[in-house]
Amino acid sequence: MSETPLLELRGVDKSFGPVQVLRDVAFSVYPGQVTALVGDNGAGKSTLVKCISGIYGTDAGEFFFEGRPVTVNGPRDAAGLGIDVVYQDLALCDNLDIVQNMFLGRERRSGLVLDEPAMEELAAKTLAGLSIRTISSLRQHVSSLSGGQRQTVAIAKAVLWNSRLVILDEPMAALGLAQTAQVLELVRRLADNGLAVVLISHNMNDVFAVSDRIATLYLGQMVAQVRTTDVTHAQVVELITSGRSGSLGTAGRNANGYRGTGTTGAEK
Ligand SMILES: Nc1ncnc2c1ncn2[C@@H]1O[C@H](COP(=O)(O)OP(=O)(O)OP(=O)(O)O)[C@@H](O)[C@H]1O
Repeated sequence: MSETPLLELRGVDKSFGPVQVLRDVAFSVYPGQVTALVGDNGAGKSTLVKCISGIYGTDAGEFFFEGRPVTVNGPRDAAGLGIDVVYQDLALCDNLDIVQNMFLGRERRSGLVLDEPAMEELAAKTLAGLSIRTISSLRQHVSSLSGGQRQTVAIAKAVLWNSRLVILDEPMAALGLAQTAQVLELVRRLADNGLAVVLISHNMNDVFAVSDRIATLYLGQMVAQVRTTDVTHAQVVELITSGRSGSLGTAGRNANGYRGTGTTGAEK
């Protein structure tokens, strides 16, 4: 496992008018690892993701990409770094097929016409590279896909465009058991292929099934960043609901920068 974060945030503050939503937040994500971002409703997860993806500017804080300071002043900067967010509502076009969706806005051309064979081949390669076997025809309209298949297409699209950090906002919400298992497997494979993955989820079973690290936001503060193997369900639930866990070892707590000092948690 890599020890240098792909992306590291330090001291991030974000307010909306008088309401401070993020306070001195430190957050690190690593290539080849799934980092679960957890927290109660309103803890600040979506706001943090929007700061990372350049949708919101931050009031304070530093960003480092592969250890180098970077500025993210808008979605274009984030995309340039290879940061991609797959939102719950997916932004897929129902009336287009899978290939058209995967290449939307970035179509390949051969002269004046679209290079359909090349796009189809690349889309097929991407799906095969992720061992995706749940999609039978790449020319299927997205409207005919199940929820899990739609997630799969949205995630494969991020991979096709060489994303290095993929942030998944509740990808398993509204999925049945079998589809959840498939999407979880895909999330794991993304990391195994070397990508840094951030997974927002309220489901502790999913978090523990797939993540390498867990980062917990509580009322806008990053209260812990720990290795998944170092904590129990109960401890994470306690962190989510009260911002602390009495039973979490002092080493973990100190290392996890309760004050958001930029230390990145129990990273040994
Ligand atoms: N544009 C905005 N203007 C004002 N307040 C906002 C805005 N966006 C979010 N907030 C507030 O910031 C806090 C954090 O919201 P955020 O959506 O980031 O939480 P979350 O952890 O993603 O929650 P959930 O799990 O419910 O999606 C909430 O109190 C919310 O009301």
